[in-house]
Amino acid sequence: MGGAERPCHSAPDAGPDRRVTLARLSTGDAGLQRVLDRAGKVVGRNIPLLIQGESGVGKELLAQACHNSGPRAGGPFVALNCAAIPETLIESELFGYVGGAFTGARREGAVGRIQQAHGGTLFLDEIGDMPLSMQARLLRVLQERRVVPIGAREAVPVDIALVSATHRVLNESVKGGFFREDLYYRINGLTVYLPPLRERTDIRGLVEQLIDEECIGRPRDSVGVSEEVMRFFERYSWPGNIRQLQNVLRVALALLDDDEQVILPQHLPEEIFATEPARADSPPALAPAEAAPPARAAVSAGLRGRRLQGLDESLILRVLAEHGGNVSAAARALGIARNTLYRKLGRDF
Ligand SMILES: Nc1ncnc2c1ncn2[C@@H]1O[C@H](COP(=O)(O)OP(=O)(O)OP(=O)(O)O)[C@@H](O)[C@H]1O
Repeated sequence: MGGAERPCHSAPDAGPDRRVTLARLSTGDAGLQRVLDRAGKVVGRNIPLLIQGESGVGKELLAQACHNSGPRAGGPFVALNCAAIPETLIESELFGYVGGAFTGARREGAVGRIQQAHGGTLFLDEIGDMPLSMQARLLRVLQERRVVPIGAREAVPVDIALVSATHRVLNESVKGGFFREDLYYRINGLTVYLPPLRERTDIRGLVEQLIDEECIGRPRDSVGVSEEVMRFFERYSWPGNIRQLQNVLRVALALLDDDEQVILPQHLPEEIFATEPARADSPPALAPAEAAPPARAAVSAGLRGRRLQGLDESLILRVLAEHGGNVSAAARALGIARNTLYRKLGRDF
């Protein structure tokens, strides 16, 4: 933001500990609330959590919130993005190594992420991208609760809670031979699906929260967004989800003049105005969980018979997750043939 005196939206003072918790993630969307409630019930119970959802919906933040909301909050939260590190490094990153274990290894060795997470939570992001050879070793660690660093003779006991995330339909990866079935069952004690931003009904609360966060440490007064901007936000499809909204708000706040306190359309990037009228045609947001199981609610809201191209990836992923990855059940809920869904999965996922 511009000057140090830039006023910011008044935030509920969370005190010095601004760590994200399940309660703090709640901004009024029924679908999200259902996810938070379900996740909250398994925290601290040694049940592995698998988080599905598009990129930027807040999967890592949810993993952190689970950690901070449970009995391990005082322990470490260690994240590893399985898609971001080269296959050759995953092994040493995860398991660590003893000094001189391989050419180029550090003399003093290195503690792997699994051991670093001892007493806390290990978050494996994009677990669907983990190489098969690593999957076998990870499975052994999860079964035996012990890790053997590369080059070590002794196994080291580890006590970790496991949270994983992926944008892939993992049981399809299992069928395709890319993901081990036994590991799949190990990691998905409970699967939750984080809705994409375009399906959320709480964008106002989220905008407020994001502005508050951007303004931490700055003098606060009242920065908000105009009604017009809010309408654009509500219509836009947000392909980059919350990460994109966060960036848009960050830039808009930076563009405000010192005496401006309202984000206006002129502070937004062009793409926000390119609202496809398609939004009204796109699959409807799922009904609140308490009304009916979301998949069925979606079908009754008019999905049955819709052309497959009209079904977006997020809805398919959600319905699949809600049916435990069972393609037949998901196809029934979506009102399409099982083979059609298989074809769609094969082509797009
Ligand atoms: N409820 C929220 N309130 C404030 N910020 C949020 C919220 N949810 C997500 N964010 C922010 O949005 C960004 C994306 O979140 P996060 O990294 O958790 O998403 P992700 O689904 O794990 O993304 P990817 O799949 O690309 O790894 C982060 O900067 C995060 O801080």
